Amino acid sequence: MSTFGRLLSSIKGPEDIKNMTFRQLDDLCAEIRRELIGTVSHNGGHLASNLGVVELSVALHKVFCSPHDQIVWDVGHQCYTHKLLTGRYQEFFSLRQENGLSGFCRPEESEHDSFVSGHSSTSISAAFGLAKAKELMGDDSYTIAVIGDGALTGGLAYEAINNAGRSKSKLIVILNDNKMSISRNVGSIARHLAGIRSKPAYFRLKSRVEKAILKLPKAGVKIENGIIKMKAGLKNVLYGNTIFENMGFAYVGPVDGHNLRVLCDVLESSKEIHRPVLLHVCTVKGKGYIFAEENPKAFHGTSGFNIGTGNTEHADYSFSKRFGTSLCTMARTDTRICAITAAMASGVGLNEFAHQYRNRFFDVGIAEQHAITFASGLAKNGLLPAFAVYSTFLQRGYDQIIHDAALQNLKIVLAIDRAGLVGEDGETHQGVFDASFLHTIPNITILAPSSYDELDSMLKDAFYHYKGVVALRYPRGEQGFIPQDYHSQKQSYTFYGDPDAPNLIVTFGRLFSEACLARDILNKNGKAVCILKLNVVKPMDPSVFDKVKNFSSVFFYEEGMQEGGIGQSFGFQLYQVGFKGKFSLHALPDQFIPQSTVASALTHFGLDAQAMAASVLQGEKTVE
Ligand SMILES: Cc1ncc(C[n+]2csc(CCOP(=O)(O)OP(=O)(O)O)c2C)c(N)n1
Ligand SMILES: CC(=O)[C@@H](O)[C@H](O)COP(=O)(O)O
Ligand SMILES: [Mg+2]
Repeated sequence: MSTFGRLLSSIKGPEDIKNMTFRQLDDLCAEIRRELIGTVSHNGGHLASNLGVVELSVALHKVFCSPHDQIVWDVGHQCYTHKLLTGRYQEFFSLRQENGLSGFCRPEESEHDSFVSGHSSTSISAAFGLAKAKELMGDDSYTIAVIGDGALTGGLAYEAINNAGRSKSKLIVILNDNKMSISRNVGSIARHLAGIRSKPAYFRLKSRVEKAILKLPKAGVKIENGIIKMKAGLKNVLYGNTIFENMGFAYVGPVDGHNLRVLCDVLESSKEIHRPVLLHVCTVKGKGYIFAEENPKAFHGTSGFNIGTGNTEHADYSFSKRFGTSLCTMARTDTRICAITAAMASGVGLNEFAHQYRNRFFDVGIAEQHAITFASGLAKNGLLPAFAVYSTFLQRGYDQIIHDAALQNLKIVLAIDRAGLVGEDGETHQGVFDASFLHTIPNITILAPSSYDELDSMLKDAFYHYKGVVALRYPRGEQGFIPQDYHSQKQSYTFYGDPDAPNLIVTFGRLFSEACLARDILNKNGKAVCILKLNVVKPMDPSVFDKVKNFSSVFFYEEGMQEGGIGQSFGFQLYQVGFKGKFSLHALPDQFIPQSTVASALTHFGLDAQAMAASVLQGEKTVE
């Protein structure tokens, strides 16, 4: 009988691997990889990043004592092995599903998840804060941040290194260098890391050096007064100084991140350095699954796939792709048009643009703040930049939008992808705040296409019709249901349906499709309804209110936060013009929205067609 899987299923917590032999741990890593591939092939998830850190995760839990020693995973998309080792094997089948395990670190899920994660480059700041707090409370445990080379392109990481570098904290930063962000990693830091990895002298001496180092006690790290004497001397010959040493960290590495014995030795050694350490670990993204190793970009975040063929199940077309195509078309005739991404070229549909217009394409790394100020600079000197960004990551650049772009009334286009609910990534990734946080800023126009055709025409308007910052927001995935007799118009709003009906559904973006489906349901029930679709969400065209005033019941639906959202503002303005009917607002409540399919969340929060139809049928209480 096969015993494969026995080791993993026997693990109730990290203490269960402490006494395993390296041979057993090697077997455990194989079992973990099989589990990762099996589960992600069903549920989707961040496969390649997780396959790359199996040995690192095992080594960390062998050497350190979580949760006392705290591990902070940057982004957290690579924490699946950590979950399997910290008592969550039995629930792992529910990964990323409604009410299931999160695909990121969630302190409420486990005491071993020391800090919430999802957005990039936070780990060193968080870990330094955790470490300082423990120090002040007389707790001498370790704090470990695990950060990828992609996440290291985010400015927050350097703010943290700058701050921590002069401390004596028991902070160990593990740099997981796989040369990849989602796409190939970019920028000077990627080049610096490549330099460290690839100095010819290093390769020539590599095996000799490793042997020499391993022969010495504690993996060759000879420590005097907290300084790694021998290693520093040796390394200086080989590489010169690293940026990390220049910023006050002890640098250890680079080491093979798939060699458990070396990893455990080096981690043990790092414990004895009484100041912040940066341990540079080299891994292969996708390690152990041929399709992911060959195409780590496709398996960074994947939908379900066939294990045997590596074929994924996802829709071929999306708003993102349409945006990319449309931008390419416009860039052909207007050489001022440029595209910016913060390390999300594939996700936002810019691969083709990058290919066709290399000089006008900028992947700035995971640096949303910089992207916006950089775009503002381009705009100031006459170019037409579009920054394509997920709604959730745009949150990073709030002040830059206000201070660097809007205040100067600069024409930058914010192509806001994943606006609205995103599904399985859950709380950290929902795009439910942008409409609320943008519509209070002067000099901004917010456009909300509901179809691919509208995206095309609004993108054109964004560049050539409106002044100042233009935010064009569209959802994750495909266009929804658009009735054949609906024709996009260039006005700031469109009425569709029976203009004499007493009931009016008002909405924008993706929910227009739900409203059209609701109208069909209502018509079948003999109830007439009209729909008002807002094309320009901000500034609101004042002429709309005199028209809306004539309906007796107005139902506003918004796939975003109710508090401070578009609907609240709309309702207020409607009452200002003397509306006497009923106004009811349906939007997301004041809570973080958990993971589930988008369809399920729309149903849960009363934003789908059935809920809309039911509300109209039942009538609603007036919201004062
Ligand atoms: C602020 C922010 N911007 C963008 C992302 C999207 N994102 C998630 S993982 C990732 C790449 C991270 O690369 P790296 O840290 O090297 O991890 P790897 O997947 O290579 O292990 C990006 C761009 C994010 N999570 N947060
Ligand atoms: C971890 C992360 O932030 C990204 O990988 C994100 O999960 C991508 O989401 P999409 O699947 O919507 O592109
Ligand atoms: Mg990486």
